[in-house]
Amino acid sequence: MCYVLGIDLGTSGVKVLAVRQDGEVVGEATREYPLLQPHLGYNEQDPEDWVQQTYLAIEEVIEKADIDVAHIQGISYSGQMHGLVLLDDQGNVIRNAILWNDTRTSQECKDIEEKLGEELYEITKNPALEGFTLPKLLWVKRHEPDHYNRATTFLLPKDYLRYRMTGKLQMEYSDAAGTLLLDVVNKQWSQIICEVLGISVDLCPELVESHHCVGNITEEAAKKCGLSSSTLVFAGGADNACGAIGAGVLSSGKTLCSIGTSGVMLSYEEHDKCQHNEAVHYFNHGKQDAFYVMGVTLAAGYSLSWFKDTFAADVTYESLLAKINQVPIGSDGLLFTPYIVGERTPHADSTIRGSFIGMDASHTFNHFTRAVVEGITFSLREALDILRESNLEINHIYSIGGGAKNNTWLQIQANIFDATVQKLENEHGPSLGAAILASYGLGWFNSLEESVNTFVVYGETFYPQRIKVDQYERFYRTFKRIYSDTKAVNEEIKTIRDDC
Ligand SMILES: Nc1ncnc2c1ncn2[C@@H]1O[C@H](COP(=O)(O)OP(=O)(O)O)[C@@H](O)[C@H]1O
Ligand SMILES: O=C(CO)[C@@H](O)[C@H](O)COP(=O)(O)O
Repeated sequence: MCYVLGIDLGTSGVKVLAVRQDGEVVGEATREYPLLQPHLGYNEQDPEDWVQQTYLAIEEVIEKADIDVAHIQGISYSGQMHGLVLLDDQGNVIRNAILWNDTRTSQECKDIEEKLGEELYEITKNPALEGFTLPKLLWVKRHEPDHYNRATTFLLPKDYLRYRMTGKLQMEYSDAAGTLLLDVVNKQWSQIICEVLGISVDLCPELVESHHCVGNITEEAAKKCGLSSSTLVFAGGADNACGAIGAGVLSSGKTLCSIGTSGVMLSYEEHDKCQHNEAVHYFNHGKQDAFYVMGVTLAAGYSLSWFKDTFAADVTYESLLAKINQVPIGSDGLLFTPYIVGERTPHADSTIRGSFIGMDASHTFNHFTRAVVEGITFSLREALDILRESNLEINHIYSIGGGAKNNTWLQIQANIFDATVQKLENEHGPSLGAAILASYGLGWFNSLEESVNTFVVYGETFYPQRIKVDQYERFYRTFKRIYSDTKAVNEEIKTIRDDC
């Protein structure tokens, strides 16, 4: 039997999945790496950590699954989007990667909007947001000119990992779409954006399709991770594109909810008409010439991991969430907004911060835990509402990511989204999408859809419960007011914090 590996370079860690040609998952391994937060609003990672932890995870999978490496025919990648990796002319990393959840670039976003006006949206189909790559590039140009002047190429996180394993400098469309430098519909780097903002187009790497074979693993990388240099390498996709592939979201109307570090509500789009609300993103899919619309909650799983690490570091997620069923819907009036690192959808705002509102002397630790879970889900419902407003009838949602591991939370999703929520038999997230891309690229299947039919097994479905849906609807209406009601207060707090 032959195998493929799917590698997901997430924010909290890397996951490597080994899948047999008949779709059986034969092994998986995860390795974590730190998030570096040197200043308020800064989020960075050391690309060397990604590479070393991936090598260790690959070794572990090979050992655990007891696979003959000669039978691993292909590998592919999925990765956290938007992160800026700058390389010099020797291919060395110039500075730590600046990640998708870093919000230092508000000024650069204003500059981009001012200089490009409506043209920005016409070309990229997206507004300038702090998380995207172009503002990061401009921030380095302004604040670290020595670093900028040494740069000859920029890459995104998983493209850097692939470069280290193949020696090839490339980027694929689904991730390039999140740079704000891509002409999304025409699938080419935008000369106009580069010219207007004074960026050399030579910094932008060659573009390829997600299922494109970029070559083999180098002898050096093969030695380090234990793979064979005859294994073929396929480009891969952005984590959300791969999450969608791994859940079979490959046709119109299919919708995905992913709760990883960030949270995403995403719907497939066949065409390139792009008539959506500007509050959601519009990106190229990992399926050739397809697209998706997506809203993002910046701190979804991250709100829960922050809460756990801060107040209950020694319990597991399972035991933390086991008790939320003891608390009624709406956490007895305790509401949480997950804006702990700012927000993207529907409020693109790097200054807003989270809140617990409605605290009462009767509330216990379990009320706070449930409020966090409900607040994250309410925030994703706001993105869902925008997708529904653009005439998408959404009544079935595939749920993936760390947040889909818990059945109580999946039922809460069904009630807050007022839709059936489908989990996958085994929650592998975007790494399964990456494995599917490799299997299709290798020619094992004639289409991504054929590969999905063999690789993806759906699990339990959670149905909306009418009375609870109605109760949640009332809390949700109040939740939606908290952003505007706390905006000015948070601006004041930021000013005071900056002055202190
Ligand atoms: N057993 C669990 N039940 C519910 N949520 C979980 C569980 N395990 C992890 N999570 C949540 O999932 C998040 C991590 O999801 P993951 O998809 O692995 O993230 P990423 O791809 O961003 O690294 C954590 O921040 C946590 O909030
Ligand atoms: O910024 C976005 C999408 O625009 C995030 O979704 C990142 O792609 C990070 O993903 P996770 O680590 O949360 O999976």
